[in-house]
Amino acid sequence: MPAILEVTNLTKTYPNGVNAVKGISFSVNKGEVFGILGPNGAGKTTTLEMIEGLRPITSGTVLLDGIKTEEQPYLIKQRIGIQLQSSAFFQNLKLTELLQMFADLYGAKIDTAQLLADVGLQDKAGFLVKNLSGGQKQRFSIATTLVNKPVMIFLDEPTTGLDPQARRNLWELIAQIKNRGTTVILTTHYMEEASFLCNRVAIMDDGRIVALDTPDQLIKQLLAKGFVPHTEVPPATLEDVFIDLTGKTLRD
Ligand SMILES: Nc1ncnc2c1ncn2[C@@H]1O[C@H](COP(=O)(O)OP(=O)(O)OP(=O)(O)O)[C@@H](O)[C@H]1O
Repeated sequence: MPAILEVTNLTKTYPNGVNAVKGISFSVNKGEVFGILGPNGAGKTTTLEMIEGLRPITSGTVLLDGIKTEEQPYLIKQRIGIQLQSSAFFQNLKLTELLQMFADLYGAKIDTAQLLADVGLQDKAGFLVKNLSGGQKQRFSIATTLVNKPVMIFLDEPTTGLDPQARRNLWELIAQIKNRGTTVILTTHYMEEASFLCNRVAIMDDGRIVALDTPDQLIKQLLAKGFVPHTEVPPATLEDVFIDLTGKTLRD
């Protein structure tokens, strides 16, 4: 698959001297879900924001869909979708009004009803964002990333704070977006989420990429090093118990 994003020797030094990103290189293939994993402070958000053209690059290059982010930040923003936190939305506009506002910003024509249906919010068109549940807010913010029919969307910790039902529901939504041909780059602290969704993951630590491969290959490499699990892996997890007892139905 051809690369849609090529990041080369990317670095970021903040004005306070923090070297948040220390010369990373990777590429993302068209149509894949690519995950960036890493502990708090590893540099994931800084990396995403430089790729998105929201944060100045200290050095290195980002080539997205053939465009250099630094040279044409406005053109880049027309081609990508960036998930905002729901607190960033005007609280007194209805979902349809907010989607229309985003579409107007891009000069895009949208079918708001279809877009809301795509993220399972067809019944909430007249709602205000503040009256949505956590899972609904996340689904709505993903809908806003799609108004300009982007080639690639960026999701920064899309399921943080959601209950297991809402998290799994969001996984299905992200998988559907991928199946429609949109490339997805996401960050997450949930390894199960990365295993389920990501074709490949980059693991960042202290501003560097320490591993990059498919989840299966990374696990194989660990086992080849003689890894011995600390405890026996149970055939079911507490999350499986939770889902078994409370069902898969969304509560929001
Ligand atoms: N605006 C800023 N000014 C100075 N330092 C910053 C700024 N933003 C982030 N940093 C620092 O850069 C480093 C990387 O932060 P970043 O938010 O990119 O990490 P992250 O991997 O996304 O972390 P998390 O998982 O907690 O979201 C951290 O040491 C952070 O304190």
